[in-house]
Amino acid sequence: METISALIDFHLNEKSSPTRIWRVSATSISGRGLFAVRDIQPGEIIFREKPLLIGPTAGKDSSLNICSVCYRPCENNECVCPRGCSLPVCELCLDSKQHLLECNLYKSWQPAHPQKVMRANLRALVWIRGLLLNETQKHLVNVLQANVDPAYQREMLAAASNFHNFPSAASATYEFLFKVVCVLNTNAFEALQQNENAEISLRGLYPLSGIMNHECTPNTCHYFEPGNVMVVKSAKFIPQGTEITTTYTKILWSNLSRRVFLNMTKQFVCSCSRCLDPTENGSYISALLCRKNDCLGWIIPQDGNVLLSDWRCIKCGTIYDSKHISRAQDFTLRIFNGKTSSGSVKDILDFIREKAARICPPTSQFIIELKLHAIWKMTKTNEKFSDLDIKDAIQYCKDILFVLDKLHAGECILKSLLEDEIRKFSGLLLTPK
Ligand SMILES: C[S@@+](CC[C@H](N)C(=O)[O-])C[C@H]1O[C@@H](n2cnc3c(N)ncnc32)[C@H](O)[C@@H]1O
Repeated sequence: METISALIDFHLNEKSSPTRIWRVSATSISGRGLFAVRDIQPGEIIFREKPLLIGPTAGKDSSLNICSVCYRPCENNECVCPRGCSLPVCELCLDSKQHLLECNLYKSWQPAHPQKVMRANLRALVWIRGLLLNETQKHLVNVLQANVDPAYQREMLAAASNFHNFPSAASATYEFLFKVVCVLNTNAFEALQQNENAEISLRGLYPLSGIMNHECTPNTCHYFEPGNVMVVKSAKFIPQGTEITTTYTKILWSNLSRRVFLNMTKQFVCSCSRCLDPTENGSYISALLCRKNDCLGWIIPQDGNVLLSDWRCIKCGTIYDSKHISRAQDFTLRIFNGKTSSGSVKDILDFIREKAARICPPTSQFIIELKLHAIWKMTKTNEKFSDLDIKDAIQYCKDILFVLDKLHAGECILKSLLEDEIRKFSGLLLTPK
């Protein structure tokens, strides 16, 4: 514990001080965790942290034309480095110290397609940057938790196959790189960088934030400041000695979605208080509709603590196995995703008004997420909306706030965004209530 605390002090470039409100300790959740050393009030900033490693997620084709140094979209669509390293770089960053180091490293491994930005190579940049850390920073990487998974191996092999001379599998360099891949996949956060016209998705290793264990409704929330600085804030009152937690999923995800995601990506089954309660604090966010003899009662997990629990209708008592629930959830998801991707705002509003409640309970994840989607879409278009539409949008904000409140989400980022939207929508009403 002392080693990791000292390495984190070094990374934060500060000494432990009496004003610090957290400490790293062993936890009953899993391994190490972060704890409050005094009572923390809702909305207090717990810490700010710069990334130890950061790089493009490179999830979409459009993200391949992002400069690998400043993460701004390149002026023209072709921004591959003219020196043949295969990395995208803008004119301003072409001669930067950082790019020259990375360019030389990539070229020493002989890219198979030197004039083309390859997605796997760009996605690999964040862990390849591990080689450019100093010894203390490498030590910090080495003491972070590193889960091992075949998918991480595939990520590494995909990048390696794009070089003629990638470090060989038996070398210490390869071994360290694989360690960084595992550490990243276990600990990284998605950091969104807001540019003028686009939001760029980055993968960042924030060692202190990475120590935070998961709770499905955590007691913190986070956002990013310029320079990809992560700010972790308390979402609710955290009594002295309590573990400080984050969420690795989204607060509004259903029980099954969270469990499958956590099991696949972080290799654990969550047993936080929300998971243990099949009603999820009375929010019923995971509930589906029972179709047996048109019962239309709500089906909820029978045992929140089991990964693939049976589910039970609270009206007629019918038991459904997890395969049935998975299929029902996929089917519902397809219907709602179809609306999200192709529907105009008006289509979505009509669907919510007329059809959605026949497919799942009004508090379900699907309806809540579609309402959220409708609200964001309404704020981003120049379309004019009737008072009826605007009043509905205000009601949707309130419905989501109600669910957040049931989940005990506290002062989370989504809550303040929704409260903002209610104010803005109310200002648009021609006939205020
Ligand atoms: C980012 S690390 C968290 C810090 C970690 N506990 C440590 O000692 O470094 C993520 C890993 O911690 C463990 N973990 C985090 N939250 C958990 C939870 N609620 N229940 C069980 N294990 C959890 C899992 O092994 C997960 O893959």
